[in-house]
Amino acid sequence: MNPTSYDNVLIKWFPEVTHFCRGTPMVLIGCKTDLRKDKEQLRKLRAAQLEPITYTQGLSACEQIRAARYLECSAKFRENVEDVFREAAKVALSALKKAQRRKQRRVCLLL
Ligand SMILES: Nc1nc2c(ncn2[C@@H]2O[C@H](COP(=O)(O)OP(=O)(O)OP(=O)(O)O)[C@@H](O)[C@H]2O)c(=O)[nH]1
Repeated sequence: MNPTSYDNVLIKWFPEVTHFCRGTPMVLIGCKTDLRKDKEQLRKLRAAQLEPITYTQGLSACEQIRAARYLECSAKFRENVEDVFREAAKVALSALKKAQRRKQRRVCLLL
């Protein structure tokens, strides 16, 4: 929910992940959703003329980096954490199956 962490997705993490993990599907997670309602956090952000990152902004970053999913969670309140892992596993398994199918097709072509 933090604007600096959000900016880092595009500036820092996306280039790093695409460089070192080329072709690996990505899942973007908006963490600490509880902070959207945290008075102290809101006060600090507003003092810097900032606001917590919205779901729409998260989705927009997801589209920009072509991530497979955008999900949000709060580890502090255990909200959606299981969904995050479940969806990440689904995305990984689906990519694996796709790669295996491609490999099988290649074998057939060589024959
Ligand atoms: N309020 C809140 N705090 C959390 C949550 N999950 C982790 N934290 C706290 O966040 C801190 C860890 O932050 P970091 O992982 O270092 O960094 P970050 O906030 O993810 O920031 P970036 O590295 O810029 O992405 C610890 O103090 C955790 O206790 C959460 O769901 N809600």
